[in-house]
Amino acid sequence: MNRLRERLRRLLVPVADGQDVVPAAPPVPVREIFRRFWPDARPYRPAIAAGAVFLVLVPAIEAVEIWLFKLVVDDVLVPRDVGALLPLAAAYVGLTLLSGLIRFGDDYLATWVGERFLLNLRARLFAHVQGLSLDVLDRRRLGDLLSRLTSDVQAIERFVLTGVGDGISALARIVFFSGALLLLSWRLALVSIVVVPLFWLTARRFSRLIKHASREKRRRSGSLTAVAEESLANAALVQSMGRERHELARFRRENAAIMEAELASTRIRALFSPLVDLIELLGAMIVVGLGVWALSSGELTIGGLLVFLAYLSQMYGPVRELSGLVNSLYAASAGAERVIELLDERPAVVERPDARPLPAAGATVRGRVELRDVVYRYPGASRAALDGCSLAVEPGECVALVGPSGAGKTTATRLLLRFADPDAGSVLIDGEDLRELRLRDLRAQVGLLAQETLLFEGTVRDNVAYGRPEASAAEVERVAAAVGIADLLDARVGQRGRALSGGQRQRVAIARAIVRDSAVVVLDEPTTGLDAEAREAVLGALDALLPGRTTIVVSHDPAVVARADRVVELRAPGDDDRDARGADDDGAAPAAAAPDAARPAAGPPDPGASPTAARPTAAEPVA
Ligand SMILES: Nc1ncnc2c1ncn2[C@@H]1O[C@H](COP(=O)(O)OP(=O)(O)OP(=O)(O)O)[C@@H](O)[C@H]1O
Repeated sequence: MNRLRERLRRLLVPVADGQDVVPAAPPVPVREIFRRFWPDARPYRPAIAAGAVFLVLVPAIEAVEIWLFKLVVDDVLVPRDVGALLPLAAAYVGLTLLSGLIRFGDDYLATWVGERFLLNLRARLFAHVQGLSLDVLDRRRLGDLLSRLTSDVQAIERFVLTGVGDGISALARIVFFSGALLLLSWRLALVSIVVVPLFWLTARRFSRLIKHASREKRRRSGSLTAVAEESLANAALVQSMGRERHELARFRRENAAIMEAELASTRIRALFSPLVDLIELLGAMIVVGLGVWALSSGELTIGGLLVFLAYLSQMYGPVRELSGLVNSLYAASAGAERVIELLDERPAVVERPDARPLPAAGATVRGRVELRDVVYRYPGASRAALDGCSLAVEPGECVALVGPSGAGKTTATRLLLRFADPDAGSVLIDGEDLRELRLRDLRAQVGLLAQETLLFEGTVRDNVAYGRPEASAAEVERVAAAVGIADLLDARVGQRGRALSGGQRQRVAIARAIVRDSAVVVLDEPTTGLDAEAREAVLGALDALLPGRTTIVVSHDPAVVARADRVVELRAPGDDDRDARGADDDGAAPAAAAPDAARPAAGPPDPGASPTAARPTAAEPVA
């Protein structure tokens, strides 16, 4: 017996292979799922109410249509009276047209509401994901996020709207058809309803299995998109290393797990269906048996008995549907759980409700930035990336940040944009703690050129204007000319800018930063990985960017460092004799450039062009 049970379990429960690309989301009770997402459907209450009326009208018409059949048998066929057929036929035609119209209305309304619900919920989720801190996004698999944004959200629509609609429709059918059954013969009706609890009991036994298989399916589709996204995004690496077969095997493994879960669901359904069929048959047999008695005692006419059976089969359908609905609700809840898990993820950086604008009313941004005794440890990391780091950069000054790999240079640049908050100490701009300021304002004033050049598919022109869409075409062209990409403006950059060379990409990013015209720019290794010619072009572009703004540039390139007013060396935390503090004009710093001397002579964009930024020019660095 135990072996049989074990075999059955193995058939119906998809096995996990222990290799989790994406872990399962924590389970959430059904009531909680409704509580979380019903507010998204609330704006459509009038349409939902209208849809519910349609849903109730359709079975009402069906009940009348079946009743008409009784009249056809008893008033037309049995007495052989063709004359009575005409009004019945007219009623049939009228009802068919009416129900067609109502069905269309119901269908259209359901799609209208469902799609709007989906659109808003997806947008809400997308906005939430956008607001998550970078380290949270870095920890998640991109493909899995995409799967949650698309198919898992769809499961919630099925749960909250389609599921409720199906429930209303099934309930209305049960009410109308059992009403008609009671009207025809209440004694027979009561007997036939006795089997209904059997449907429920069977469904309850199956629902846990269905839920498990659905969870596995949803989780694995997240893994599948994650693996596909990762492999395709790194296609060059995969091809150059000849790892196509390995990647294909990873892709197949996730796909096979989905297939397993799908097959398990099919086996569950295959077992569930015949069981409920048997119960239905049992009910019908009881009625036919007792129908003989009802006919002979005159309780029912032959037409009455026929439509009784018709109503009965129409009523068992919705009862089955309702019990099946519980199962599909459980299946849909597996998607909802994954969306809820994502929605519950809190960004580490949150704007305070009383955040202040930058610049304050009537003031201008000077662009003095400071890290004051900053300690920062990445979530989950064993040691701090920055430990007591201090650094002040005066308005208009250009500081080169150097130091060994892992010293925390990139981390410092991330803190300056408030991608994360320090665990201790503070980061300031013009003496204001970044945590006190409105995020949008702060990021309007601090531009970033990340180590990896980030571009959107589109033309170079689109990418240059990305940070300030209202920039005029003339301005974009002027800046493009200054960084030497004027002839590229209408070229498409391709996926992630891959249609451009590394140097071109970097110059597009520099042009974008100039157009954005922030008071402070942070550059992370702007010339890394470029050949001599591309490097020269990027250095020329930098000469157009630096003047007139506070610049912090992470670089080991002597030519870049030479453009700085001051060189600051950052040392890895935990190095005892080498203090973690950034030491100004550190003697050990390589290639410390004489302030002023290396400042570019290239004409800066007019600082007065920015309504908010009034900064000292490069010619007058502030000590
Ligand atoms: N997302 C992250 N999660 C956990 N630890 C991280 C993360 N990013 C960086 N670190 C760790 O923080 C430390 C500082 O890294 P950071 O990238 O700031 O160094 P860096 O000075 O810019 O190095 P490089 O010159 O090699 O780019 C390193 O020990 C690194 O392993």
